[in-house]
Amino acid sequence: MTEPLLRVEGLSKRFHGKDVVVDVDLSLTAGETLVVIGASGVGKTTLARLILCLVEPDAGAIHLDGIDLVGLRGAARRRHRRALQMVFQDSLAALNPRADVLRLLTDPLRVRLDIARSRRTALIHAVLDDVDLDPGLLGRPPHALSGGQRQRVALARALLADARLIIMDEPMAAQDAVRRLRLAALVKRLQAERNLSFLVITHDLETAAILADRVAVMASGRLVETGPAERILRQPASDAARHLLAARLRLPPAQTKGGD
Ligand SMILES: Nc1ncnc2c1ncn2[C@@H]1O[C@H](COP(=O)(O)OP(=O)(O)OP(=O)(O)O)[C@@H](O)[C@H]1O
Repeated sequence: MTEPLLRVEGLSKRFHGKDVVVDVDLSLTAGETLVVIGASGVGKTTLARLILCLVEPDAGAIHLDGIDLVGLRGAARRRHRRALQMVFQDSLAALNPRADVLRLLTDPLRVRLDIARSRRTALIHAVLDDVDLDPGLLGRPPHALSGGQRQRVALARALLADARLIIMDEPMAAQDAVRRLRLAALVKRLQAERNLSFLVITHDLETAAILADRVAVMASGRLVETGPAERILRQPASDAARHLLAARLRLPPAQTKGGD
């Protein structure tokens, strides 16, 4: 069997004596989207930050292409970790407010020794095309873009950094139905064209239904159920998944909220 792109084993983290991520195993193959779904506060963001090496685990391994990132330090870790990129929930806070789009897209290329300076402009324009952004936006700062455009700038940065796995935190929060479907189409196209993988974290069942190949349900720091999206969304086996589904059916969409 081929090695998955990402294989997480026994990942655990405590904060101030509280178990936040507990013995998590998960794997992701190239070209696949895994959605980790769970109510607010169950540890989804911490799991994402652990995988990105932004937080040191207390235990466990994070194999990327068969190499354990937890065992690497310094430049070696940074080099291997580059294949993992994050698109944050609030891309306005995550993007340098003083930089225009051109600068935001040039930054990830500065560290890429495989790209000659003379090729940067052509590459940026190719990626703008990939994510459906108008080159006319290159001179604008992040606050002069719409939320959807900022999200696509963040995605373009991840692509220019040579990401193979993109982690997205609540990518469809506060988006209308049309924007959700556009984002889903973009994710599917990037998967198909670049064999990219996505790890999406959300409390929102609709995001899971639209994006997921597989779903992992998180409750109290543990993954309690993992399987094909269709099966879990139709016939959940865990209480946590059943609660998410029941809450969704009880409330109109505007009030739907993952409680603790
Ligand atoms: N750096 C930290 N120090 C202390 N506690 C933390 C830290 N980061 C997270 N926590 C705690 O860990 C728990 C899980 O938080 P986390 O943000 O991972 O959950 P989540 O499922 O992503 O929630 P949400 O959907 O609301 O963002 C919370 O109780 C939070 O207060």
